[in-house]
Amino acid sequence: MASILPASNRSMRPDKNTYERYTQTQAQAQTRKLKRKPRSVWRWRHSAERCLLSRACGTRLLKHTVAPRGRIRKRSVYVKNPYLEGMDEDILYHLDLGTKTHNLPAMFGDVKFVCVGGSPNRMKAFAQFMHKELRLEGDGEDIEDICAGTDRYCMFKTGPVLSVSHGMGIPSISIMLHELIKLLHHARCCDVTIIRIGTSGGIGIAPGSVVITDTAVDSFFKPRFEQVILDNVVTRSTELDKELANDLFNCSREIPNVPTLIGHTMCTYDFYEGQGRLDGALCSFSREKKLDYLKRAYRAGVRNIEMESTVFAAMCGLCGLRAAVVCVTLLDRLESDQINLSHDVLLEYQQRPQLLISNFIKKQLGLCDQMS
Ligand SMILES: O=P(O)(O)O[C@@H]1C[C@H](O)[C@@H](CO)O1
Ligand SMILES: O=c1cc[nH]c(=O)[nH]1
Repeated sequence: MASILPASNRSMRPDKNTYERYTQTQAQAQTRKLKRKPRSVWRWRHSAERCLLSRACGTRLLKHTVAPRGRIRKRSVYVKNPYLEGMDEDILYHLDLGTKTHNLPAMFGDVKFVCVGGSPNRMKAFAQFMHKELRLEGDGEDIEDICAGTDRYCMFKTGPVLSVSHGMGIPSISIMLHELIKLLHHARCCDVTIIRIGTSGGIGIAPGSVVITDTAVDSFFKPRFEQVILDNVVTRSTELDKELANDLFNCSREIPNVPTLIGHTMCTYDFYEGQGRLDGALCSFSREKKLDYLKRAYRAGVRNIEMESTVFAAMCGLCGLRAAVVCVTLLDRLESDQINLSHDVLLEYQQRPQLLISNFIKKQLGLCDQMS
C-alpha cells in the first residue's frame, strides 16, 4: 500500500505531532493546488501508442499514465489518512464489506471503471447493460448486489466495471465515496476511472441534453467544495479531468440524436430552495429573483444543476482517481420547476449518459471495432 507517511514512521501509529504535521502539509498542498493552474503531471499518449503500450503490458486497457522516457507508471488509488495503516481491520460499514471478512484484492483488483449514480435501480440497470455490451458470459439478468447485506447502497460488478449507487446529496455520496475509495485502495486497484452518471436540471438548454462537466461549482458559481472538518472549513478544488471530459465529448459525437455539451455543473445542498425552485414546501423569493439567479448562473458558464458533483470532484481528485460527471437534464429550469416527463421519456433520458459511458468504456477496452 502506498504510504503518505515517511518510511521511518510507517510501523507506528501516528501520534498527535505526526498527525498535525500531516494535516498541515495537506492543507499547504491544497492551498498550493488551488492557486496553481491545473496541469497533468504525466501525459496520456495518443490512442494508437497507448494500444501498443497496453498490449506490451498484457492488458487490454488503452490508457496508462506514461512517465518521461516511456516508462509506464500505474496510477494508484490513494487514501490520505495516516491512521488507516495502523488499523488491524477496516470495516466498510455502509457497503457491508471489510478487509478481514472479504478478499478485496480478489473481488475487486481488476476494476478499471467505476460508475456511480443516485438510484439503485439505475445502477443495476447500468451493470446489466454493461454486461451485455461487453458480451460477458450469461445475460447478466441475475447479477448480484455485492452490498445486499445493507440497504444503504447497492453495488454490482461486471468484468472491470463497478456500478454503485450513492443516494441523494453531498452527505450521502460522500460517505459512499470514503468507503469506495478505501475499497479500491485495499483491493490495490490502479488506473481507475470513475464517472458519475446522473440526472440534473438544465439551464437554457433543451431537456434531454447531456452535460459533461468541466468544472463543478458551488451555489456561488465558485469551483470549490467546502468541507467542515471539526470546527474548520476546509476548501477543496473541484477541478475535473479535462482530457477525460474531452474524450467523452468526442465519444458523444458518435451517438446520434443526443445533444451533448461540456459546461459547468452547479452542485447544491437541496433540490428545492437550494436550486431556486418555486414549488417546495418553503419559498421566500420571487419568480424574478429566481430567474435572475439562474440567468447569472448561465452567464457564469453553468449549464446544469445537481447535488453531488463538487464533493465527488474534490474527493476523487485528492485520491488519484480520473473523474468525470455526465448528467442528462430533465427540464430547462428557465422554463419550469416541476419534472413532468412520462415514465418512458424519463427512462430513455436516464439511459443517455449510460449509452455514452458504455461506448467510452468499450473504446477504452479496445472492443468497439469488434462489436459494432
Ligand atoms: O444521480 P441522481 O439522478 O440521483 O442525481 C440527481 C441529484 C440528486 O441526487 C437527485 C435529485 O432528484 O438527482
Ligand atoms: O432539477 C433537477 C433535476 C434532477 N436533479 C436535480 O438535482 N435537479
